[in-house]
Amino acid sequence: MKIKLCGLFQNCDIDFVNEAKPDFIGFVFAKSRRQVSAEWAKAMRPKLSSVITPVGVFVNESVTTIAKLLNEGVIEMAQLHGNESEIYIRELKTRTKKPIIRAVQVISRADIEEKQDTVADFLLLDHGAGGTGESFDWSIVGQVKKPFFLAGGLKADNIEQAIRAAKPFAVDLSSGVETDGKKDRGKILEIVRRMRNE
Ligand SMILES: O=C(O)c1ccccc1N[C@@H]1O[C@H](COP(=O)(O)O)[C@@H](O)[C@H]1O
Repeated sequence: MKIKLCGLFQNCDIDFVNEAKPDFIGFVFAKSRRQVSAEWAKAMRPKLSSVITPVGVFVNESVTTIAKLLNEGVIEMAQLHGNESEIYIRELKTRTKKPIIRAVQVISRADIEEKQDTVADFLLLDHGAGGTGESFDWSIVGQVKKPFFLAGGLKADNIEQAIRAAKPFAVDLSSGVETDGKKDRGKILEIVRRMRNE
């Protein structure tokens, strides 16, 4: 099981993930209390362990901005968490060879069916707008054509149940590894250790 830890925004968060070594981390470039600037991400990128893949999280951002961050190597994957159309994703794919993740707000199984033929490389199934700390009903996931990240309110005490129910390619956590709105080193180390069955 792959693990992504999203919403790093403090310098110490880089130290926490370098110690834990999740497969992916996320920098949120969209408007959010976890929003980071391109300058900060650029400065943090060389400090990030080479075994961790950085993902940029965007909401209705310009294709040019995303392609620049990908092609400069600040991020290695782009997660589209807004209302980006298939035409938009096709355009982004003409500007970069790097993988694209399309987020889906899952209210019913129909939401997954509608998006699963996307030209994006991965889906990301989430409760809502992103970073809310709330979950959806994992039992409605069923078969999905694309490999998918499972997100939304995942934490130490529900993650095993979520994996059993939805069988994702990767799990994605943000609020669940925070305490008082900041990334928590202990929670980060614990969740990665659990996912690695150590
Ligand atoms: O984390 C954010 O602030 C955020 C803002 C805008 C779009 C997506 C965002 N995060 C994504 O939300 C899920 C995890 O959320 P949580 O565990 O429920 O807090 C994950 O995909 C993040 O990339």
